[in-house]
Amino acid sequence: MEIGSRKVRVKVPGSTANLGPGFDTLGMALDLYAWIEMSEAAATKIHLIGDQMKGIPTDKSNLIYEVAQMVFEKAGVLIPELEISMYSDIPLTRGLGSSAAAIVGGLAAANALIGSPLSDDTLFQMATALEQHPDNVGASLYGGLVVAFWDGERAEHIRVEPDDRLEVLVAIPHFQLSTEKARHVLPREQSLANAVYNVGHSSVLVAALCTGRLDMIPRAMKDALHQPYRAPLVPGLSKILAEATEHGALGVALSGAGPTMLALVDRDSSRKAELEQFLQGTLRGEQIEATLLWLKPASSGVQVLTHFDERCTLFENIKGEVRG
Ligand SMILES: Nc1ncnc2c1ncn2[C@@H]1O[C@H](COP(=O)(O)OP(=O)(O)OP(=O)(O)O)[C@@H](O)[C@H]1O
Ligand SMILES: N[C@@H](CCO)C(=O)O
Repeated sequence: MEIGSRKVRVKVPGSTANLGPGFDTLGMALDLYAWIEMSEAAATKIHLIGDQMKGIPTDKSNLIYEVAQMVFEKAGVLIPELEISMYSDIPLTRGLGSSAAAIVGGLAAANALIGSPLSDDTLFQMATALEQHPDNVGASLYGGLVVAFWDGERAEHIRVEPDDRLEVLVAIPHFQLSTEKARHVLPREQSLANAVYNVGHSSVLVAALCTGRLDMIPRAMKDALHQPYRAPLVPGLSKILAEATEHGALGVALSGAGPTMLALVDRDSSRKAELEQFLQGTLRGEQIEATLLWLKPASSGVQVLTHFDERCTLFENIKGEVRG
C-alpha cells in the first residue's frame, strides 16, 4: 500500500471508569483531551508537549508507537518509522484514563494514516486486550457512557448518551497512583454478598442513567468490590465517599483506579461551592494538595480531525482549542 506523506491528527477524550459499582465495566468520557499527530518518517521522532507528558519515553518503547505498529501489523502494512507528536491535558496516572486515551488515540491515528482499514470494533478489541478491561478504552473510543464487559476474548458494549443535566467535579490529588498498584491491593476472591451488592448497585445505576432518574444516583453509586480496599491509598477518600452527598453531590466515587475522586453533580445545583469546599477541606485535613476541575461528560469519542493547518505544529494548532 502506498502511504505517501500524509499527516493525521486525532483528538481523544480522557475518561472516568467504574463510577463506583461498575468495576471494570462502566466508563464515561470526559471533556479533557489529548491530541496526537502521526506521519510516516525517515527516522522515528516522538515529540511530547506539555507538563502531563513528563517521564514518558520518546523512543520506540513509547506506547503510541507500539500500538501504531500493532495496527500496521494487523492491516498487513509496514511503516517502521513514524513522527509522532502528542499534547495532553489528561493528567498522567491519576485515574482519568491517560493510558486508555494514549492507546485509543494511537490506534485511531495509525488506522487513519493507512486509510482506516480496521473497524471501530477491531480497535475496541485491541484496546481492551491491551488495557485488560474495556471501561476507559470504550469511553475514549465511543464517547458518552459505555457499559461493557470483556470475557478475555471479546469485549461487548452498549453506548448510552449521558444525561445533559450531569456535571462532574473531580478532585485530582497531586500524587500519582498507578493502576497496577491500585489493583494489587484488591483481594483475589470476593464474597457472594459483595458480588450481589455490586451487581445490584451497578445495574440500578445504569438504569437510572438511562432513564434520567438522577434521584437514584446517591443510593446506586456505591461499591463493595474495590473502593474499600483502595481507600488506604487515598487519604480522605473514605470521608468523601461517606459524606459528599450531604454537601451537594448526586453521587461520588473513586475515578478509575484513583487517586482522583469524582462527584456527579446536577448542573442546576445551588450547592457547587459547598461541595468544592467540602472536597478541598477534607483533602487539606489529610495534608493532600489537590486540583479541583469542573468537567462535563463528553459525547464524542476519538475523532480524526480533518481540518487542521499542516504548516503549524500540533501545539500551535491546538493552543486556541485546548480544553475545547
Ligand atoms: N502518551 C503516553 N505515552 C506513553 N505512555 C503513556 C502515555 N500516557 C500514559 N502512558 C502510560 O500509562 C501510565 C498510566 O496508566 P495508569 O493506568 O496507571 O493510569 P491512568 O490511565 O492515568 O488512570 P486510570 O486507568 O486509573 O484511569 C503512565 O505511567 C504511562 O506509563
Ligand atoms: N477499572 C479499572 C480502571 C483503571 O484502569 C480499575 O478500577 O482498576
